[in-house]
Amino acid sequence: MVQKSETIWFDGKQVPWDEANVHVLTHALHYGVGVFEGIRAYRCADGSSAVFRLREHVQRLFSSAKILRMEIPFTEDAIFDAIVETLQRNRLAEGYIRPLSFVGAGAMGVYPGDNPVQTIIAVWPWGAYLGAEALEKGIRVKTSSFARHHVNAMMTKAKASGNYVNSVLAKMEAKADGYDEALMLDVSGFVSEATGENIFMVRNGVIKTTPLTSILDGITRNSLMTLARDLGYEVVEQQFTRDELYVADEAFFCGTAAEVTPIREVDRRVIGKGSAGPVTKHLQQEYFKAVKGDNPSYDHWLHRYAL
Ligand SMILES: Cc1[nH+]cc(COP(=O)(O)O)c(CN[C@@H](CCC(=O)O)C(=O)O)c1O
Repeated sequence: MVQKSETIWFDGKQVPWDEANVHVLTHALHYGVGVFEGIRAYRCADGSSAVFRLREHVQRLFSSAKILRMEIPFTEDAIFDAIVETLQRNRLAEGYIRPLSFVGAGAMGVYPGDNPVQTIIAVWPWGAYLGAEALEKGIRVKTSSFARHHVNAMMTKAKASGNYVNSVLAKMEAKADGYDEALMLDVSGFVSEATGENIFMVRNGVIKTTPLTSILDGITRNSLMTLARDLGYEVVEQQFTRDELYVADEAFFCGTAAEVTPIREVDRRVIGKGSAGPVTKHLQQEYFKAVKGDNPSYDHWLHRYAL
């Protein structure tokens, strides 16, 4: 259960958490036309708090809306400021931020017509997405029987609500079969991403990640590619197959919620030594230093705020 905060920003106003409701004939509830973001704020050593790559997340929210032909009736700056305001209003020094813009109630039927686009921003404390042990020991993964979206069926550069039915089906299957997460292949059978994360593998010293085809253009993925290259690693964006993953030295998922989560097993093949490898651990450490303001080289990624 989500730990409640006091208020949710709803179309420009802070409303009490339990009063942030919509009508059951809200178009997005029936047809999935909504766009959202997952953003984290971290407590920094100097006592301030910082939102990680807030500008990029807000830009992606508006890009997602553009792809879905939705007009969010606020400027990017207004949403940027509203996110900070909501963190401060709820006195959240560290936690998760969920902006969502969605097609509201009005006409029913597939065509959204001139139904209003509504926007909410909720914030709440959220620890390790896949469990505290996962960050340290790694997780067990199964290749999903569900393919990731065909790039001309669903728009995967949009973080669209409706895209996540595919993710939910894959996640439920993996959990029901006793695994922690699902690995999703694209319609051609190449490795795509997980239900809510991007994927990296390390083999013979080279760090490899899926090219931007069937996957969400992850901000954590982008940050880790920069961090890894700044640390002198070779990083390539290249298609790879499940069996190349099986024989990788290391592998990990990444995302705002998942942060950097090592993969210790895929389809009952132990990856490397079956625990977080040295490159994974190095990148995980550097990622947490960057998001918590402990590495001044990445201060431009942080929007600091005080409560
Ligand atoms: C499909 C997918 N792929 C990759 C990513 C990583 O993107 P980024 O956060 O920009 O690095 C996410 C974020 N998943 C968000 C939602 C998770 C949820 O369960 O809801 C998140 O990590 O907040 C995805 O949902």
